[in-house]
Amino acid sequence: MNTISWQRAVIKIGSALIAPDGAQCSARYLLSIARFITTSRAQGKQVIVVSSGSVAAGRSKVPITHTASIAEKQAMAAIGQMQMMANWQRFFDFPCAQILLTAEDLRDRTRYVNIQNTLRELLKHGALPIVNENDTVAVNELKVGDNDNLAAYTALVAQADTLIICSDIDGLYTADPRKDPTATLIEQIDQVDASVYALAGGAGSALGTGGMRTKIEAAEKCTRSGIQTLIVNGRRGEVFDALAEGRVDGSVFNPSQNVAKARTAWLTHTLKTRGVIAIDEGAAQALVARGASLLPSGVVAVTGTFAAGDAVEIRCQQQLIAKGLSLYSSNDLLTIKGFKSKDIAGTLGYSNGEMVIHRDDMAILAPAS
Ligand SMILES: Nc1ncnc2c1ncn2[C@@H]1O[C@H](COP(=O)(O)OP(=O)(O)O)[C@@H](O)[C@H]1O
Ligand SMILES: N[C@@H](CCC(=O)OP(=O)(O)O)C(=O)O
Repeated sequence: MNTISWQRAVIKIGSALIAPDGAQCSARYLLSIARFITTSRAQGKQVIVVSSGSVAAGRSKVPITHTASIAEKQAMAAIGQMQMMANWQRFFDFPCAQILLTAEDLRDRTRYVNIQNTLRELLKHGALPIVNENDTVAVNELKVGDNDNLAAYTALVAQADTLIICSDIDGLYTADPRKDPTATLIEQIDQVDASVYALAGGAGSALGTGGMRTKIEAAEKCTRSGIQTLIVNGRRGEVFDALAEGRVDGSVFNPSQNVAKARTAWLTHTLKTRGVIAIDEGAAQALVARGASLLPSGVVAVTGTFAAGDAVEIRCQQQLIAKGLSLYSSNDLLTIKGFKSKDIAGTLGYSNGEMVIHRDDMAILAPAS
């Protein structure tokens, strides 16, 4: 069995575990998962859930005999989402927090920043974020489309180090075991390439969306960014007892590099910067020597036009100090530069946080002196 360690995980739970009979929410499989979540939090780890099941849970409340139309599915989702959230909440004495997203929300920089800030705040306050696609507003073109990929995007926004996909099967097999009884479990995957995709078949039940293919897509997105990805069988309670001790009874997709390195490489090499934030010597010192976030009090000038969430250079007397993602637009930064953090909300009428650039969203490029 493979072993892992982790600090912040996104746990994705498929419809077949939430509403196993395709009728309503059930505690049958969630008890072990909920216990694992509670144990992990007690160990000081952070957990975000991506939960499917709104359509499956609402299905019986929109009784039809024909194939459901989009509007009928959306009605099922609207009813089922409430039941699914209530079902989760009864396992915990800390608050569950509902986050409904569409692909559009993840593409839009400002909304992306807001999602990230909300997740940070929820984790800070000990709540359990529970994410699902906003099925009632999203038509196909605006959808991520399946919760495996949604969970991968959530892991990226949340800067998780681990994605755990809980399915109705033990992991990735050499072929769909429902069709090929000779298929064997693959415990470790070091690289997601065409040969791995070739193993994947479609969904195993009428409840699932995407089957193994979307799980491999999720693993590819995550491992590229340093996030290890697991596929485990959410129907087997002992899987979670093992996981609580760091042992994986399932498949592990190993990351190509660690999270911090992948993020630094992405910030440094991939992102196109839209402007420059000039900072004073004190702020430069705080960033480079103390690993601090950039506060508005250290900002002396702003050039270029950028939106909240865009990448910018951070310079001190022309020297390039760092690259990072600004939490404020260039316009708003021009207003709050030099201000104390506590005055941001009063001045702008809103706040994206007390810092201009969060430490986690910054790659330092100047050598420490
Ligand atoms: N190579 C494979 N290894 C394991 N399962 C596979 C493979 N190819 C296809 N599958 C199917 O994928 C199913 C899991 O995906 P899905 O039905 O979408 O469930 P979920 O609701 O967990 O997302 C399995 O039950 C299995 O039938
Ligand atoms: N957003 C949908 C789930 C879509 C989905 O990907 O389902 P699944 O394959 O069971 O994880 C719902 O809540 O019904």
